[in-house]
Amino acid sequence: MDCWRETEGKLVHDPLYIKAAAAAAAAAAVASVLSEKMTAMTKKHCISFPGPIIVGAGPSGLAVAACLKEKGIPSLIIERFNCIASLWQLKTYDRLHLHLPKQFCELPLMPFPSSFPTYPTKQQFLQYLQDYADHFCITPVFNEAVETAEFDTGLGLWRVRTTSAEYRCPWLIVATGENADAVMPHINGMGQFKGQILHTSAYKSGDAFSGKKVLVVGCGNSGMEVSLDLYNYNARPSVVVRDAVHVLPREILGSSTFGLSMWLLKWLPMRMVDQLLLLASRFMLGDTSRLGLERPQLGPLELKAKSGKTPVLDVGTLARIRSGDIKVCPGIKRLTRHGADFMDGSSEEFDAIILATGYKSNVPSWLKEKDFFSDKDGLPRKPFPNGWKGEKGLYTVGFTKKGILGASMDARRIADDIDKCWKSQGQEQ
Ligand SMILES: Cc1cc2nc3c(=O)[nH]c(=O)nc-3n(C[C@H](O)[C@H](O)[C@H](O)COP(=O)(O)OP(=O)(O)OC[C@H]3O[C@@H](n4cnc5c(N)ncnc54)[C@H](O)[C@@H]3O)c2cc1C
Ligand SMILES: NC(=O)C1=CN([C@@H]2O[C@H](COP(=O)(O)OP(=O)(O)OC[C@H]3O[C@@H](n4cnc5c(N)ncnc54)[C@H](OP(=O)(O)O)[C@@H]3O)[C@@H](O)[C@H]2O)C=CC1
Ligand SMILES: O=C(O)C(=O)Cc1c[nH]c2ccccc12
Repeated sequence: MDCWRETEGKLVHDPLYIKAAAAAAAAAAVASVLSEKMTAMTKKHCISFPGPIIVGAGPSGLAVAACLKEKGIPSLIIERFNCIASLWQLKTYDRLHLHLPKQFCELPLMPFPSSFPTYPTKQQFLQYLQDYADHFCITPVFNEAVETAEFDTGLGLWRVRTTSAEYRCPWLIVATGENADAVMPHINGMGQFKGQILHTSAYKSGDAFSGKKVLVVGCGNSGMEVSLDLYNYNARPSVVVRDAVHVLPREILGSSTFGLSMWLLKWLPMRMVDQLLLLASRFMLGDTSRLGLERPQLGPLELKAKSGKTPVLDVGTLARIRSGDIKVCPGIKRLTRHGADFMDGSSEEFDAIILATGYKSNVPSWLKEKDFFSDKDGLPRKPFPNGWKGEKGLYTVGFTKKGILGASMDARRIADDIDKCWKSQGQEQ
């Protein structure tokens, strides 16, 4: 890339030129990638990119691209679907809101509009992400899934193969998320059940289930909220609770439970904050074990930190469980033609089953570098805050088990780190 070499030369002589020159080079590089991509549509061929390649155009990928852009470093996002934030656009239900207050879900360098409510709707969050991408002129390559990525020691570059091309770049940033693929459990008798079975990632609203008996498998935030949605659409929902779960009020004394926890953690140890959360929950929600929702041994924040299991922030489901409008069922022994047999020996008929069984990372299926990510869960082996940087220019954003807030922290760190290398390379020439 001649235009690129020319820019690098200028960096050495005129540091003030860095941002403008790099931005121009970025535009040229992206234009070149796009034109080369047109050819790649007919024949898979090699495309060199001088900056980092980011896999995934979710909030994490956008955040890191913006932080790099601010430093004048061009990056290229490759996204398997045809839109940004595919998880939010394509795989979430209609009534979804952020369940943490907006200040904890902001991406770096651009706050939410002040007109947004504390808990923005899915549509508002998506609008913010689109405005964010527009503001930083982020234009991902869409409809290309990364199939393999490996470091070529001979070239000293990453080789990223997608469904239609091979890219080469000095840095690779994994931003495919903790929720890349739906977890579809195997349940005995699944093939026999005659009704519809769908995962929450394909559920939009309870409209289609009005009047029907629906079994929701799983009691994380998705299962609990989908159960409430079904009830609101006049369906008759039951939720499977096979293990212990923490349900917390979304707000305590007018403050968000999450915000309050973050504030208390500045002064008190995590276990003490957990005790306070449990005390407040007991006062506000009562003894959840009487409703079939036993609490885990570890407190909610400690459990989240150790296992990644997010506490349920109650948005009204518990009241419906208490009133008997949403039924709690034990673990499933097997599915039958028209319903389910449960672990306690009871049986019940259902018209449909919704699997609220969560998500998993897909990194082990495409990243050939095996040291950094665990094959078991597809998450970085090193826990937060050390999981963002691997070897040979490999980075990860959004695998902190800390939602969008964690992704924003990663994004800033990665951009700072690449910037050091970028500047030193520019000065070497
Ligand atoms: C229903 C739901 C609600 C949530 N609510 C909140 C909340 O309120 N607050 C919060 O902080 N967190 C929340 N989370 C956590 C969630 O992880 C973040 O909101 C956020 O979406 C994470 O962003 P990400 O970019 O890391 O991952 P994602 O949003 O999953 O984006 C990853 C992108 O990578 C793409 N991709 C995956 N594999 C490939 C591949 N091989 N090649 C190319 N592209 C690929 C995907 O298509 C996707 O667009 C929620 C999660 C869910 C499921
Ligand atoms: N409004 C918001 O902001 C929302 C945020 N989210 C977030 O999205 C992420 C994913 O949430 P979610 O989709 O709820 O997934 P989770 O992984 O949080 O929960 C999955 C649930 O499914 C259960 N489960 C898994 N397999 C089985 C099985 N074979 N039989 C019975 N139960 C099973 C798990 O039980 P067990 O614990 O026993 O394994 C668990 O209760 C979370 O981080 C969550 O906080 C989700 C919805 C709304
Ligand atoms: O919604 C999610 O899944 C999140 O990861 C956000 C989040 C991070 N830490 C938490 C602790 C309690 C509740 C939600 C979260």
